[in-house]
Amino acid sequence: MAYDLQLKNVGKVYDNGTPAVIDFNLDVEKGEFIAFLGPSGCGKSTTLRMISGFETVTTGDLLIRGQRVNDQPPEKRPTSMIFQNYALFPHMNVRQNVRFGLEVKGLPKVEADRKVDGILDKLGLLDISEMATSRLSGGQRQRIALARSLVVEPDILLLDEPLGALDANLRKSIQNELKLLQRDLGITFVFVTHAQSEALALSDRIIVMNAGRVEQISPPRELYTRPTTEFVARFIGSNTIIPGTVRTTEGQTITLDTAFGAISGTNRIEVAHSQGEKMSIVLPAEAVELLPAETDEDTLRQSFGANIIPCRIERLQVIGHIMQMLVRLENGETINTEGHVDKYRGRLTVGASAYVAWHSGGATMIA
Ligand SMILES: Nc1ncnc2c1ncn2[C@@H]1O[C@H](COP(=O)(O)OP(=O)(O)OP(=O)(O)O)[C@@H](O)[C@H]1O
Repeated sequence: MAYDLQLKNVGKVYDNGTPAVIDFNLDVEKGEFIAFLGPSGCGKSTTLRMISGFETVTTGDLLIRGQRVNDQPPEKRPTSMIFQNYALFPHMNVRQNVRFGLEVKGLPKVEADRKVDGILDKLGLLDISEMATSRLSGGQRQRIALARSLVVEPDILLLDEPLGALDANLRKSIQNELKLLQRDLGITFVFVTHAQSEALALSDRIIVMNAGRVEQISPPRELYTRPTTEFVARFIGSNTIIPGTVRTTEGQTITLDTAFGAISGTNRIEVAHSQGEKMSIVLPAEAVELLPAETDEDTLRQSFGANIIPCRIERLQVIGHIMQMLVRLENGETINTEGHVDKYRGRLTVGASAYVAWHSGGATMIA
């Protein structure tokens, strides 16, 4: 398999001794949309800057299309970078800003004009091509930054929080544009963000980082429903984590002894676990069902086995077609659950007793 981008045991220690990135491994296929997601200071930007060449690699190897590029300066790499503040030249108009990279490369005028016109057209900027960038809106400036990065026809586009400066509505519409553009161009995008909704909406795969290390690499849905570490379970989505010790293992299903009795979930990683070992069950909000206290207990057990916990309904909130529900368990802990409004409307009352229940397959075990 030929990869567009590979990081092999890549590490970065800054001169002041800060270990910003530790043993980072990743293979990216051509045309993938990859997001680095994590809290402030986890090493996302440092990793992106190492890929672009603006930061040196301390250990490991960085390969673009199979070529080791550790020692190549940014302008020699087939990458383009968009910064959060766009870094446009205020004294140049839109066309001059977009043209700049081609002039640096010494492209003949006719060819440069053709490429600039092509990308301005693609991004809907032809009408404002003679305007000064300082007079334009955030969304327009963002599009110019995009045009300037794409006009040099990079193999990989690197985007460092490119939508961070935009308001929520504009952000949403530019997200859609970005995704369509990426599909259309078929080039690899590597995107840095600390907004999980953005990463979940845009990416083919998300790399969750924590304190310089990779926590999990997964497609959005899998990350959401199958977190593999406690950090990811707390960082992504809305999960309840119930600790316990292993009672039995049957194939991929593990049953734990917990404060709520023997409850079970699915072990995603093929690692054997022995009786008595400490593990936790992660319950994504969407995997937990809420059932009125009147529900027949035999029916409940047939459907959910032992994965049933009595609770009291504390809050019901309808958002669009989703009912979000908050319940309190007997030990005082709360669980978030959600489901389609048609399933729940009229069946539940705030303050009433109920059960939360789940199928083992919807819950994930973490060690
Ligand atoms: N030039 C530098 N010199 C020394 N330490 C640095 C430098 N740049 C970043 N760091 C440190 O490296 C670590 C990772 O920083 P980095 O900017 O890559 O994180 P990040 O995940 O992109 O954070 P943010 O979302 O806030 O930009 C942090 O501890 C940061 O303080």
